[in-house]
Amino acid sequence: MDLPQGVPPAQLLKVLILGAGNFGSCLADHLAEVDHTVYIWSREADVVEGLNKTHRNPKYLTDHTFLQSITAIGPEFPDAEILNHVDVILFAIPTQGLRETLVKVRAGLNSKEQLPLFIFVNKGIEVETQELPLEIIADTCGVDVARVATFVSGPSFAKEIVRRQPTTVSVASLSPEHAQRTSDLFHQPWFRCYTNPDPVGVELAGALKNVYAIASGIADGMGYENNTRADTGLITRSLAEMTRVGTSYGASPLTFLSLAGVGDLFLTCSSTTSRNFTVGRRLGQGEDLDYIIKTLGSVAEGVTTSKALHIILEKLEVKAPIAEGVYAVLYGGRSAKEMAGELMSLPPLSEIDLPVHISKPVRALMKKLGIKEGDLSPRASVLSTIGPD
Ligand SMILES: NC(=O)C1=CN([C@@H]2O[C@H](COP(=O)(O)OP(=O)(O)OC[C@H]3O[C@@H](n4cnc5c(N)ncnc54)[C@H](O)[C@@H]3O)[C@@H](O)[C@H]2O)C=CC1
Ligand SMILES: O=C(CO)COP(=O)(O)O
Repeated sequence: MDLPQGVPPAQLLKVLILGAGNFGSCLADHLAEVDHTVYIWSREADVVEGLNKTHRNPKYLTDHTFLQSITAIGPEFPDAEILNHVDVILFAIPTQGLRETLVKVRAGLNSKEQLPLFIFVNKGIEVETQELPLEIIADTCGVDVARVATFVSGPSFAKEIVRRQPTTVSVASLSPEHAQRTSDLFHQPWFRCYTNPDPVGVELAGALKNVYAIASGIADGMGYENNTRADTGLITRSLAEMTRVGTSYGASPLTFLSLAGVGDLFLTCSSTTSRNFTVGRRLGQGEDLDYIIKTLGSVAEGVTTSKALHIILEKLEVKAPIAEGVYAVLYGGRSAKEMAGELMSLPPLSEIDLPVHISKPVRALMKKLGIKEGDLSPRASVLSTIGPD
């Protein structure tokens, strides 16, 4: 197969990637291909050694030979010299480790100078606080940093990007200028970027689709076929649930029809390449969760996000029976068969059921981040003026 050629960027940048798992390593190769200077940090000494000496990652994307220009650093956390040397810091570690990493980055950065561009590719919600990455960034680095942070999300398996399979993603930020800078950094003939002004929606979509991929995997593992799972019933109702949660956060419903929304939902709910789908599939086949996690070898964010989402749903008073079914199987001792029986026994419901108000916790979040209602989407703004508080 002829691989598409890289297009030289207008500006060559120095990029530090934090996390050398599947996605961090893949993006290192993607950026090094067009001559950006790429440093990648791993807390795993064997990964650092492998990338530097043999240009192979011994734990993730093990079949791929990485570009020799990539410099791996670690296992010690990058020092102030490197943190202040780079133009971009790309966070490619699971969401549960994001807060501690941001604290270390902030401590090492020289606050008097212009901060590097912060880019996030993780797809999850912090369990302890039920916060989205945007809020974690505001907590650890301040609202000004959160307002210019950018989030790359969408249907994008690392395994396929390194083989330059055509891929398309959403790039979201409250700052259009920073979204554009991030898009300029990544955009290539095999990796198209679309900017999006709704980071809350994009983050929620990316996090929630992982929970629904577990549901879809469970259905597949139980032997259910097409009507039930992929392309049809379960995925469509998952999209309705995601949109319901998202709009009660003030996100645009259109974001759930974007690459980060339905695009990633379809991808992750219909492929055994997905770790979240695989977790569900193995649960549906009767395996034990602890054993699945121990043997997966890589993160499945939906497992932890399910916990956070369970608490969020209660706080928002939003109904999401599929997500609650996944939570019950993961943490409530419910079998996959019981979950399926309960979902199919629900009374008939209206199909279009978006909420007509922004919930109180979301108003508090928007206030904290300095987001005005009209910033998010026209619909959210209109609804907030007519909906009950
Ligand atoms: N693999 C993929 O195709 C894609 C992954 N993502 C997202 O990117 C994020 C990272 O995923 P992967 O790279 O696939 O995961 P992975 O499991 O392959 O690698 C995770 C990396 O993060 C490191 N890590 C874990 N906890 C850490 C902590 N507390 N502090 C520092 N480092 C830590 C691990 O040592 C490892 O290097 C996840 O949120 C995932 O949902 C997004 C799009 C595609
Ligand atoms: O988010 C992904 C692709 O877009 C990767 O999905 P998994 O984390 O389920 O493997």
